[in-house]
Amino acid sequence: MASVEFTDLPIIDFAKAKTDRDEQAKKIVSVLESVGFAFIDNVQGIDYKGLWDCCQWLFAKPIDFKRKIMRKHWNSENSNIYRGYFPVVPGQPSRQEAFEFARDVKDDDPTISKTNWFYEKSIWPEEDGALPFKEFMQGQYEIMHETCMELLRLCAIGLGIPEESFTDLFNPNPCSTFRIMHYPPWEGQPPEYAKLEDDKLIAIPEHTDSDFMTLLTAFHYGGLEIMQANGKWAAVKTRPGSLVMNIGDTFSRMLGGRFKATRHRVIDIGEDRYSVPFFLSPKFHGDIGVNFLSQYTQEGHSHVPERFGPWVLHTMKHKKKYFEYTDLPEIEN
Ligand SMILES: O=C(O)CCC(=O)C(=O)O
Ligand SMILES: [Fe+2]
Repeated sequence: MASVEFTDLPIIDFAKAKTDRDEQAKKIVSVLESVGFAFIDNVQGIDYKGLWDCCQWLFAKPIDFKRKIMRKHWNSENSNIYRGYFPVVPGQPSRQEAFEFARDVKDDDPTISKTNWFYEKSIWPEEDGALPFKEFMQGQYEIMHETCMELLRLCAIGLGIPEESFTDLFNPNPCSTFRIMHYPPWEGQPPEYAKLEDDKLIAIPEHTDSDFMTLLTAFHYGGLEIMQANGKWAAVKTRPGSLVMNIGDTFSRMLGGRFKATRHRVIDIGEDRYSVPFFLSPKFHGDIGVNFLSQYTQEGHSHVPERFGPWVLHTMKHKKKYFEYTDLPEIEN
């Protein structure tokens, strides 16, 4: 069996960013131009133990409990098509169950069409008093969101453009998703489609994220692998108490590929694995058009405005063809 290479990700330190913003700003730009992945240390307010407890609580519940919050794709009695729970799906190489929610928008927000399911109200599991699941997770969402805003301010400083150049894209109604995940190990004789090189098994096939920026809590688990510039996979070393940050296609494309949306995958670790990604996504009408920087630098090709919502929907349904999203309805405005 070939041995896998391990990689230490570069570290962006929020404690240092308070005193030496320029240094961390330069670092984040150089990281995103090369590896595309970093650890984020010393983020105030992230409660890793609380996130862990939420994973344990929800995923230990029986399937009948989870059915009540399943997306309509899997439970036709429910009306939620985008938010909620999805089960492990037999026949798929992606082996995970997950629960997803978002920040709810105001019912009477005139800028949001009632048929725009990106903004559907989140559905929540019934609580049993063991922990304040909804309240806690909503609080952590806001901390993840604010952490991303700070990272984007550092990116802007490092790129030499006004500090808030990116943050307006997420104000006031981001389409971000907060997800908690459980990867049960493959059992018995795994199917051929789950097999990788060196006797490894897939938990999530290789992909780039479609969003703007991802903040992952991976606890003490290995299993995450990233594609290096030399075309080889490297296993990301674990760093409990730190977030793993990477960027998605949306951000990379806006900057003409200058920032890298790095391919990654998750390997079955032979035991239950839990992780908690926060997928930062712009507001539906946010302008994510290419040549974004030319608005500030007056260099290169001119900026071509494009709305996030229609672009990402097309990408998910027709380009990446995520099986769980293929039946999502088109959105008219
Ligand atoms: O669980 C992980 O380590 C990574 C998950 C991931 O890449 C994703 O959900 O897009
Ligand atoms: Fe990913």
